[in-house]
Amino acid sequence: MANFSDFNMGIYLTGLSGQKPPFPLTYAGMEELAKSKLDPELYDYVAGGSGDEATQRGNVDAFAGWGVVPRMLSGAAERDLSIELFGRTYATPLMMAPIGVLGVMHESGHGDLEAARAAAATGIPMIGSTLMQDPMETVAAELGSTPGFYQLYTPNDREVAESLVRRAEAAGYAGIVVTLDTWTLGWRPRDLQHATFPQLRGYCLENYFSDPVFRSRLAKTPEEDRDAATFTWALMFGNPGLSWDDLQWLRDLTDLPLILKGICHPDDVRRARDGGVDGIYCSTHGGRQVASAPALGFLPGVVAAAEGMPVVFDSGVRTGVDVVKALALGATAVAVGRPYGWGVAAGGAAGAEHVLRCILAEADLTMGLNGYRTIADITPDMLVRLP
Ligand SMILES: Cc1cc2nc3c(=O)[nH]c(=O)nc-3n(C[C@H](O)[C@H](O)[C@H](O)COP(=O)(O)O)c2cc1C
Ligand SMILES: O=C(O)C(=O)c1ccccc1
Repeated sequence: MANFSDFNMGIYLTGLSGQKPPFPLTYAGMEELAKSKLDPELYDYVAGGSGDEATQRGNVDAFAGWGVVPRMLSGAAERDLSIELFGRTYATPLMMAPIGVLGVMHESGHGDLEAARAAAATGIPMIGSTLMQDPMETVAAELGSTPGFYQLYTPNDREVAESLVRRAEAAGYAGIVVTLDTWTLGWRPRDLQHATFPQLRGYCLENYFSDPVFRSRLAKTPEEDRDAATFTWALMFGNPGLSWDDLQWLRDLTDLPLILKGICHPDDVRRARDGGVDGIYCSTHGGRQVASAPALGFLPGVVAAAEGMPVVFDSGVRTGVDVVKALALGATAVAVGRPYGWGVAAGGAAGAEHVLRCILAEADLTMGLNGYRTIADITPDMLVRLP
């Protein structure tokens, strides 16, 4: 089996004939390229976070608090990065976190399709947001043989929620990720300063506009009156009343694996487990919702309470080394958000694929050079706490 770090050898080899890599190699470089292509308000929407953005910075900085302890002569020249998740084998532990504005981040207006093509090309599963600029069925058709997940924002109209889940099942998604931390919008100074919010202008609402139950709630179709349809969406999106009492209803919605996103407290993990969910998704939403604390700090407690149930982690993952550290702290799979989002903005499917391959190559090399051959070898004692 080829190591994922063959990617960097490929760059040196094509460099012999004068060819440079098509995209920047660093997170900062990709963000800068994406910024040069995006409308400034959209750039700020993606780049920004809630409050003073301390949670967002903390998510990233937390990784610097850990170091990887190298082991020598351990036979890690060939690595196996594969994981088991919800009964399937994935070649790597990397995932693409849901981004509800991907559609308009690419110049084509079909950024969700671009991301899905990157998933198809890499085998890295994409968690498609409820907020898509193309209907989930069209996105699923671009995923190739890579399983996709559908992220549900639970509308306060239960029949619409049920319809979205039925469609995700019919479209072949491999699991439902219910995001709990965004029942209303966080305090986002950048967006407030611009007085813009993409979805309130009707962007990325195609999963609703194409939904028969949502459409049945409208006096005029979205094609006839987009503003009225957007207004109906705005009234339906938030679900402040959703509580643990609704978990049984959520569980009964589907036989697919059910994963709860935004869980950080061990007691919430236990409630979720008692309610029959299949996975926990530990995340601080990339620092876009509450002013909280670095997500990485919550991960060990979440993993302990999960008692072997899979834990997906995101928030602040920027490099392959970060992926390895999150795995060492107990994550089963690790997702990136903004990194591949910038890839979509900078270069569509090719840009996202580039970002994902860079992260994978670095994760693979980190494992190899530090002497860890498989994901099972990545345990907490491979890390050292730094002052
Ligand atoms: C622009 C943007 C839009 C997002 N939209 C969604 C969404 O629709 N649903 C969701 O569950 N999370 C959403 N998230 C949060 C991500 O899924 C993920 O938790 C976060 O981006 C991880 O942090 P990172 O960007 O530091 O990698 C969004 C994040 C960004 C940056
Ligand atoms: O911007 C986000 O992070 C997000 O998840 C969201 C939430 C509500 C509406 C649109 C996007």
